[in-house]
Amino acid sequence: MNVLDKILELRKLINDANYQYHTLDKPTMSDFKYDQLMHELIELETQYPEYDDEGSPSKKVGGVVLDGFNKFKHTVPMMSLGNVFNFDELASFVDRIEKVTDEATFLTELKIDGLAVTLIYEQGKFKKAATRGNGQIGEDITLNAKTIKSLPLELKEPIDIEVRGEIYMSHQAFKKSNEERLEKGLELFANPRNAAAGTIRQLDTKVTAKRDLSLFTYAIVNAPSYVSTQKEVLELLKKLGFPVNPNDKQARDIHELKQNIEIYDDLRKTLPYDTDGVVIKVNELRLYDFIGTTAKAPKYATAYKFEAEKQQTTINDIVFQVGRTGVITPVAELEPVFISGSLVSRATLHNEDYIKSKDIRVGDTVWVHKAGEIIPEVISVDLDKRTHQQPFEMISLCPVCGSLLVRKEGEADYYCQNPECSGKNIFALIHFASRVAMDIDTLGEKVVETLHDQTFLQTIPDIYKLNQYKSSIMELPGFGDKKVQKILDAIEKSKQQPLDRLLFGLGIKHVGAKVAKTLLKAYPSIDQLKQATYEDLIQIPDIGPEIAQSVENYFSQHKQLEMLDELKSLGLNLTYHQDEVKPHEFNGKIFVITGTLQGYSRDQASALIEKLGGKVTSSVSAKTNILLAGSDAGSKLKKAIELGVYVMNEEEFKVKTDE
Ligand SMILES: NC(=O)c1ccc[n+]([C@@H]2O[C@H](COP(=O)([O-])OP(=O)(O)OC[C@H]3O[C@@H](n4cnc5c(N)ncnc54)[C@H](O)[C@@H]3O)[C@@H](O)[C@H]2O)c1
Ligand SMILES: [Zn+2]
Repeated sequence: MNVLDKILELRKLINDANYQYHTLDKPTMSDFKYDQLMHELIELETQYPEYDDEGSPSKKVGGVVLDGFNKFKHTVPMMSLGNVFNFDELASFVDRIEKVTDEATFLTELKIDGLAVTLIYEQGKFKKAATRGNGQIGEDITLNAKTIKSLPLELKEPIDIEVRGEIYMSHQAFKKSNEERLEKGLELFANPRNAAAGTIRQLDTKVTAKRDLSLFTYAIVNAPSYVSTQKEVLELLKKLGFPVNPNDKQARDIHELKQNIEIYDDLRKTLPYDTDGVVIKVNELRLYDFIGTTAKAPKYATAYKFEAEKQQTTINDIVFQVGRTGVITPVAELEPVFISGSLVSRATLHNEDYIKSKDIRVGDTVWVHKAGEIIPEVISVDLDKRTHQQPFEMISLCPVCGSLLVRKEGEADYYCQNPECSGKNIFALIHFASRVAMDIDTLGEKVVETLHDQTFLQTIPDIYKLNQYKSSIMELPGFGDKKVQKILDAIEKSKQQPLDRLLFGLGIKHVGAKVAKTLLKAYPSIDQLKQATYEDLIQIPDIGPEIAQSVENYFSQHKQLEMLDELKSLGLNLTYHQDEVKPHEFNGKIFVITGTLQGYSRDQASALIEKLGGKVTSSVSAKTNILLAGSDAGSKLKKAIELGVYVMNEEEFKVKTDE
């Protein structure tokens, strides 16, 4: 590729990433990767000035203005910051300043990972807030900003002032909003920064208010003349009643800067909010005009970006997961290691090309980090520690269903194309965990989906191995400590469910809740049932040829027998205790029926309920136990919900009356 093509390609990659990050609040690459691309671009543009271009993303602030918000023209442009990634680059920054002046000292502040805001006050009263946008024009977010509790609506002094700061979301608020999104089936925010950006640019102010954003301020536009340093800027902000991060430090030279950065790198791991670096600013404001700015960023300040924490460990095994689209993802099983505060025991290897390009092998010692600070990823192999590990070989058959894998033209991924493959199919897992089967109520559809997508959950036995990945799961957005513990407790409890529920949960064709019981009355353990032949089964009253055939088929498959053995060794109950026949759960319950049922007339449904010992009444009251609701249910449903009466749908009714 020639240089111009390379430059054009980098510009396109960066522009696309900007759009995903700034406009959609949904980044598609890590910040680290983005910064690398940007550095590469700037390097090439400096080396080949003939290809330099005013429109290059290296010359512009990355944001845009969303429709739905009023545009706000900044009085003084809101700029970006240059960045450095190591002490050498930091030393060059300091050198450049010392070339123009020998009077500069520095102030360091934590770089809060949120989004920039400008705040305008008149006579000490809050008037307007706006985002940075493209630096010249931002979005007017005044109403949403008012919902931020730490934003002062009235200052301690009645002055006219414009200040700048960062709106961010604390870890706690982030977990809470993602938990809510998970429950509502909404896509999760990737990280607190994107959650903050998505929240402040919400058209519905009520939603913004609920999500609990926070603020730190760090600059005054055209500071009054009696303020002469950045340190004094922060002090004035505090005095006026603005929230200011307390961790600023002074530094006289590169040595003190390094010391400060090392302190921050430890400190940041203990903070209840995300930081992505340290901002280093010349402390003396009078030097700013003199040192100057570029088109995009001031030259008197820069950001030292923290490296994502990485650790060494070994790869015990490489396993393969089937995604919902059939995509095959290789995953490294790791010797557990602590990274950024949690124990990591598996990490994605993406695909065959990724593994081969880094020559990753089972048994290797590798470096692991958390991409985007969330998802563990193997970054490189420590070749000095390699002994005689065998080169990696991609599998050719689906690890779940055994069908031939296909690599599509021009793609790095392999796919299982078997439409019946249970690896793709999370319905089997959802059914197994559902109320009518094993009743693991905290393992609902959305949770199963997320755990499957994150490769923790593939087969039924995986449910009972989730506790091994507890700390990794707790790191997932939306999975707080308490929530994960609840899920694991419910899973543990389900091991004691009666065997008929488990048999029904396996999803064997034609084996509903009632058939499961009938089968187990004749063969009261899995060990006995799996020995039964077609001829044996067909002898059981109520078991027809279709059921008998399906059951025999199921238990003749090696894979299923292995799975059942695994469930046994994981401690599940595989014996049926028939004497525990309890009265039907409808016994003594007061029902109301509403809406249109598909499979029953009202009379049929009432008769069934009464046969099982329940009673049917006509209006919903506090005494009602269960509302059986068909489609188009109206006021009775509303009342039942208000009174907290249990609402049963037709599907559950069918299963329960089938028992
Ligand atoms: N992952 C992606 O796809 C992707 C895409 C675009 C941008 N990005 C990220 O955004 C960065 C570029 O965005 P940028 O131009 O806003 O630069 P930046 O976020 O690196 O730095 C500038 C910003 O820092 C913030 N800041 C926080 N604390 C501060 C403090 N104490 N003092 C001063 N400023 C402070 C301000 O909001 C300021 O606008 C990239 O380096 C990358 O990390 C990522
Ligand atoms: Zn398959």
